[in-house]
Amino acid sequence: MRSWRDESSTAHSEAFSEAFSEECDPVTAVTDTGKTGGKTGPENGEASALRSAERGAVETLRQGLRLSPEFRRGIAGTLALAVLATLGKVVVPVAVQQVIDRGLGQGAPDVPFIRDAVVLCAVAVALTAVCGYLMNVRLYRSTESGLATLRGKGFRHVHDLSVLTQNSERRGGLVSRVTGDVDQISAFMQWGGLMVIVSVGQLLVATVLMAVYSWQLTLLVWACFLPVMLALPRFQRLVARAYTRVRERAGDVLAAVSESVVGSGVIRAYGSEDRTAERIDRAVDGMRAAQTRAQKIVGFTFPTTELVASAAVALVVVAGVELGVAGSITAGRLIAFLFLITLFVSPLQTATEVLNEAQNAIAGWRRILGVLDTPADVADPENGATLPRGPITVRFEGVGFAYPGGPPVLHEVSAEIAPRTRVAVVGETGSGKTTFAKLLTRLMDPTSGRITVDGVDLREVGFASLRERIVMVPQDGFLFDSTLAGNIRFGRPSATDEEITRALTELGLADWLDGLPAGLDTPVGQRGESLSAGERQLVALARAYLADPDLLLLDEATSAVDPATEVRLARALDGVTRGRTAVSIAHRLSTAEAADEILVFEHGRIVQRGPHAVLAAQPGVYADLYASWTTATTVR
Ligand SMILES: Nc1ncnc2c1ncn2[C@@H]1O[C@H](COP(=O)(O)OP(=O)(O)OP(=O)(O)O)[C@@H](O)[C@H]1O
Repeated sequence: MRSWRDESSTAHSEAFSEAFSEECDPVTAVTDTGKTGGKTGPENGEASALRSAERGAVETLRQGLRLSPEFRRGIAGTLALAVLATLGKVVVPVAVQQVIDRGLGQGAPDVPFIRDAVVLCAVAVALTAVCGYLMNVRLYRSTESGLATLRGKGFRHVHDLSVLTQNSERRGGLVSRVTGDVDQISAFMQWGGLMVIVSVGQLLVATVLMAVYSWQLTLLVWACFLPVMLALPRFQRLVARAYTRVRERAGDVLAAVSESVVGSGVIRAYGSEDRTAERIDRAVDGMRAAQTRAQKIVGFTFPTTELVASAAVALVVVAGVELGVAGSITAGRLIAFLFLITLFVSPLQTATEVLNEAQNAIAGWRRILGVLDTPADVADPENGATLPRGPITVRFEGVGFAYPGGPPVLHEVSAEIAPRTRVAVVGETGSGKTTFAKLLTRLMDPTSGRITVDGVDLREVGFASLRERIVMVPQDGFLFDSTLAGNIRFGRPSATDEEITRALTELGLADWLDGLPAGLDTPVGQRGESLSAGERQLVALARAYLADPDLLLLDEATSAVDPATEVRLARALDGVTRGRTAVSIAHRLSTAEAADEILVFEHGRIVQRGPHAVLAAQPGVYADLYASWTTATTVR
């Protein structure tokens, strides 16, 4: 049986995944080399979450169960075992009644009868235990397979969601839905769900048998417990509210702790250790108070039902003796009745817990259905076109784009990028450069106009072909907690160590590789923290080089690097873009200067285009940018 303590540990794990999943950011990790499809939709996650919140409890449960048919697999057998296990519980009271009334009856005890009754009783108890065990095994098996399906569906769908949805619904929230919320369901499915059935069954069986022995005493017992039963839902609401508070306080603690760990550098630099410690202390104390209050409320159920049970037993003894004297009940039946009261009470003692878990599970299902309901509408086209390998020509034809609910951020963008040209995209911050790149990698679709690659509409190209031919290197390429080779191999999983070394050599990075402590086997740490920002960029470039795309999109990092790394980066960039169509969102003068053509963005439009020498010589947006770059370079 689960205890209330499990509740607070679930609260911890939920809050933990909320607090830290922003850090882990698995979605960015995969979009790094453009291996997964971002999908955009007019309906965002909030709208679908709203819709799922409106779903009733029964409808939620029905849809949730339909999502994972494994939950229902073999349910008839499990229920049959549950019925047997429940029926087995009345064997002892019945045997006691029989032994007292018939075995010990009048005159000498009927030893053979008593012996047979005891043996039968022992066999029945053993069989009940076996049924209980088998029921649990079956239940865990079907629940775990159902949860595995749910987790799989959830994670796959989160990966399929558009970059827009991932922004609007916090990524941490999405991750916690497929971890914390599935755990909430698991608690109910593994124990609570069946407990509802077993408890109701136990109450019914006990009531029927008690009524067979004495309907008057049965009425007395019900009269004692009816107020408890009526108070249960209200009590359960109190408990649920108390645990919501515990969860919130646990979230505060983890947020305070995680922020202080992640931001420890800033905290030390500004000498704010005391303030940080105070904040953590306050959060911990808040959690202690919330836990204590919750335990106080929960601790109230058990003694209350115990008290009512004791009162009921006392009343039954008094009334039973009276009835016995009047000849309405035998001694055996009265004693068996007292046993049955215990059977009657235990479901009531667990009822609040079960109700609370049911409520949590329904809430969990609602949130998961909310994720799964969010449409992934940048879909991989059926029978999508496969593009032949070779340098790519890109055309933007009157492309417009607006983020959901926002104003247009790209207007009538038309441009042609010839094969094997290096194009630099420049513009003030917020002018639409990144949006342009995201549309080109089909992380989102244009709201108007179209984009073609080699004459084929991007929306008609199969994802496999698209991801093979177009790769984006984002500003801060995500590195996994693995070795250098493991991270570079992400570009081409089949690449051998020799091929990786050759790739690094071709990019002019052999000297850098030689200088690393364990060469290709050098661990890069979490998110690549053991490498410098510039070195992480080198890894991202090597990864893209190994992927060998025909169109490369580079979102140039803005961070300054040391002169030696700068030289290496320039060399690697040259190597990785040579011979292919390359579009760079340029933040450096050197990149713009080296480009065959520059596209200048202003307020979502291309306002100038041409080579550096021409644009720099005429007044306009580019000349202004050029001036600010040269000033910055001189100052540095
Ligand atoms: N996910 C989003 N949701 C809503 N609006 C967005 C989103 N991303 C960008 N925008 C808006 O779109 C406009 C263009 O942004 P974009 O990121 O394309 O500009 P940028 O030129 O790449 O800027 P920067 O150089 O700072 O990266 C901006 O006004 C920005 O606020």
